[in-house]
Amino acid sequence: MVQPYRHEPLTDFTVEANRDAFLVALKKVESELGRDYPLVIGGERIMTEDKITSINPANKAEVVGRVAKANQELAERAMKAADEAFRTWSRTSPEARADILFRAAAIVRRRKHEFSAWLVKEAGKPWREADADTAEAIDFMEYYGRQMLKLKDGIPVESRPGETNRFFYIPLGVGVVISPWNFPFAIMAGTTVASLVTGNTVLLKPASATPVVAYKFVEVLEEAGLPAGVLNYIPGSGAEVGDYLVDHPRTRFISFTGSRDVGIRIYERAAKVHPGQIWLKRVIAEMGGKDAIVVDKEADLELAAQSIVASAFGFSGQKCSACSRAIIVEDVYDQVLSRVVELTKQLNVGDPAEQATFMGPVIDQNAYNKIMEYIEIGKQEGRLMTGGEGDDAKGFFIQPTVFADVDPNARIMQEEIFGPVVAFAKARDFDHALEIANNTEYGLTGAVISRNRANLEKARQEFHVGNLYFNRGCTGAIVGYQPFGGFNMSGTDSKAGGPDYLLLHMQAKTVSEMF
Ligand SMILES: NC(=O)c1ccc[n+]([C@@H]2O[C@H](COP(=O)([O-])OP(=O)(O)OC[C@H]3O[C@@H](n4cnc5c(N)ncnc54)[C@H](O)[C@@H]3O)[C@@H](O)[C@H]2O)c1
Ligand SMILES: N[C@@H](CCC=O)C(=O)O
Repeated sequence: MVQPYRHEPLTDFTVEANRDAFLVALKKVESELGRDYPLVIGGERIMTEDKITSINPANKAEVVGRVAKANQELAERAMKAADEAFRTWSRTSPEARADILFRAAAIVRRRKHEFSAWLVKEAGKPWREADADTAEAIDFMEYYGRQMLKLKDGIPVESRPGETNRFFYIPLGVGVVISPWNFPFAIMAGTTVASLVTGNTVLLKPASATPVVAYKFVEVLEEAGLPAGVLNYIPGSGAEVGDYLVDHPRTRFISFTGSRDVGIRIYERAAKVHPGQIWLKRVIAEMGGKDAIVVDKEADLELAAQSIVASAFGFSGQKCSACSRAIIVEDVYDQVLSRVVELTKQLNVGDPAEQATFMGPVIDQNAYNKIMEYIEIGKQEGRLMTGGEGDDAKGFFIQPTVFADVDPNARIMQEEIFGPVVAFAKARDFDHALEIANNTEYGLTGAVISRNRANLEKARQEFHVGNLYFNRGCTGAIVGYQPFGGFNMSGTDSKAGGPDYLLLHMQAKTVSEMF
């Protein structure tokens, strides 16, 4: 009997034994840096001449690993393997499929710090962020396994005398899973296992900045009993391999998490029916955000400042849920702003391998350049209160940056920066604050800090975001507790880690029999 779902607890690093265990894991991972990793197609390991080099963003001279790189020919081979494996995998019982997820979760739980240590090295995640990423990966496996067991018999429908009607769900086919680097374990694993447990086969194209942790996860699923060909690991260029697979007539669905522009591109391309294609492709897209914390005049202002700082600068602001806009009612604006600046100046920025580090680097040179450009734009659009400096000599470090007095229509209030930058805007009153909060094309997360019940209720109705939080920050959704996903240009309104997510990976069949 499967135990009820509970989310994986986060590690308490104030406990010495936990700190020691994490240091041991970091040492182990350090001793394994710089290795080569193959593609996995139909269970076969394939090494290519051309490789993706994964580096440590905190120390760009440190190579985390070199990963084989798929081209269109290899992507085609992977598609054939996945298509072939679908015949048997789609008929494998949901219980057997769910068991593989439960076994994989147990394997990861036993090697939890090791996985987190890979995230420290490959994504530049500080300990707590890496630990949360690994915990979320475990949660996705545990949660989706249980959800599949709930859905496996379909849903009862009515029947008339002499007639039996059944309504149940069957898999779709081959899914292309395209994942981002910012939750290189949790989102990569979550989108992959949701596709697999529902009976689909998968071509996994992880982000090029973080392919090693994805390879490690493929190994875990193999160890847990996933048959060859069901999951094919094919890192490669988005433009080359990504477009090829999105266009492919045998692709049945695409599960994408990443930026708005790539999401739109995939959505448009997937709509085109190619010769030999006998279905309309489904697209699940989780895209960007321009998330806001609104602070009311009747509010716990210390909570407001702490929430803004944690949500804006956790993992260097590289979360789709990150607070990049702080919208403060004018009565308390100066107070909240000055406390946020004070707290921001106290943040410890440095090597994420050090336990004391709150904020590490940003992911790569492109991200660094883009964020520094936005900081220059911010200097024209607002008042620089703290931060604004970067240093990419060794790794890609940017100081946490606060801009004040920014117009709601300014670029830094509208465009996703995806870095440690938060812009403050002053609102006349709570209604005006909500108006500003809704004034972007995104709709992912938001938070309201208020003691005013009527205003909270108004926000419940009017603040148009997929994940709305009251009296807390706007990051850190937990699988099965706060299903995650946004509106408008934040995606296709799907909710990862929610009770209806698996349905997006299946189609419903009705069978009616007369007796
Ligand atoms: N809504 C969510 O749940 C969520 C979660 C995490 C990240 N994000 C968003 O992801 C972005 C950051 O991640 P990123 O920089 O990896 O995003 P990205 O769009 O640059 O890349 C995402 C993935 O798409 C691939 N890709 C690029 N071009 C492609 C193409 N033409 N065809 C197919 N695949 C292609 C990349 O290689 C990568 O694997 C941010 O915008 C963030 O808000 C959203
Ligand atoms: N689910 C994560 C964000 C994922 C996107 O980057 C959160 O809730 O903070």
